[in-house]
Amino acid sequence: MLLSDLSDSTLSQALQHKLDQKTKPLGALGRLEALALQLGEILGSESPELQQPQLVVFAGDHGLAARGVSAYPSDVTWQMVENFLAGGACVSVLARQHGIDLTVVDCGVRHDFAPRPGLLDYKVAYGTADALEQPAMSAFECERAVAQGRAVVKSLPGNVLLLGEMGIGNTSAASLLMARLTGLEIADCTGVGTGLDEAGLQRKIAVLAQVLERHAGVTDPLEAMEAFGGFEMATMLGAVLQAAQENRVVVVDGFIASAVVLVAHALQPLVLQRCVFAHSSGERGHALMLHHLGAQPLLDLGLRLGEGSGAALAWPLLQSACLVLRDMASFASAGVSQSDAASS
Ligand SMILES: Cc1cc2ncn([C@H]3O[C@H](COP(=O)(O)O)[C@@H](O)[C@H]3O)c2cc1C
Ligand SMILES: O=C(O)c1cccnc1
Repeated sequence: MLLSDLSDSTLSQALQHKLDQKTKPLGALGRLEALALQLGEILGSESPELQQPQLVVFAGDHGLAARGVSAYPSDVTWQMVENFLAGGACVSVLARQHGIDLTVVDCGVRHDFAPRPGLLDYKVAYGTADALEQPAMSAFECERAVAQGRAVVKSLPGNVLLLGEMGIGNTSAASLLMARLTGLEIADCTGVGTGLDEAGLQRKIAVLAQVLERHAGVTDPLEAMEAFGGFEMATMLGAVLQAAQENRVVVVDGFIASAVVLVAHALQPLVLQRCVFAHSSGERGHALMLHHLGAQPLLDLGLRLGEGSGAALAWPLLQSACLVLRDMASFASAGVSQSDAASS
């Protein structure tokens, strides 16, 4: 389905006019004004209201993790899923702080979880294949993950989707997708992830360069997802496409979520209009990826966690942007004099 172009509409002009009439010097709220304008465009209203925000953590394991590309073992993926559900992970704490609903989706974790509230079972397989030997997933598996991501969003209420992920090895998958879809050097797309030392980083880059060579002919965005991605990333891709189609606000977290948006953008460029980039991650490659997308992140806190933690931290800014549009007085309503330039 084609997405509509949200820019240059009568609504955009009305939103800009409304912002300009608020009791403040023109443009004085800086990036918050651009955010307010974008939220109004996405939600189709001069007074946009954010409803029932949903933070979804997509989880999956990676065959490539066995090649030593992460500082942590794959078992951490399922252990952290338990931690999310028990309420002790960073994103659990932040979601609770802000009254954001948290859902964990098992897209392909190498573990069997006991069913419980807050956990959705959309497992495609017990982890992806080793991308150095074969595509990480088959076309059929990728298609299934994307369809399931769409189903996840359809099953959740609200008009805001905050993206989170958990999957040991997934900074590697994100770097591979970035290198292939942007044409940048793999060394410029690769960081330390969970905390490799310098020697570890060089080994990671060498492995990733081999993986790129193994799949040298792959250029199509979906085929790149099959070759290099993870089940949590393909499922997130479906969720992003569905949320964009429904004109939900998509709050993009760090390096991995941005790599998924890079794929979504390659498939449907107008997806970007529905995306708010929460922060610039400390992971090497992220700033470059955001630049490639022309995205302006809200925060720059040196975060390199993932889970949706940056998205949750940016959430109050979205709330403030909507409140400014809705509740701030205008020059006329408050009886405040406008600048000479504006009134002449
Ligand atoms: C305890 C712990 C909690 C995490 N929460 C998110 N990640 C993050 O680290 C992983 C990616 O880094 P790499 O590619 O180096 O494995 C992902 O699971 C990501 O969400 C975590 C990692 C760890 C160790
Ligand atoms: O930016 C991220 O999302 C990130 C960085 C390092 C490790 N995990 C996630």
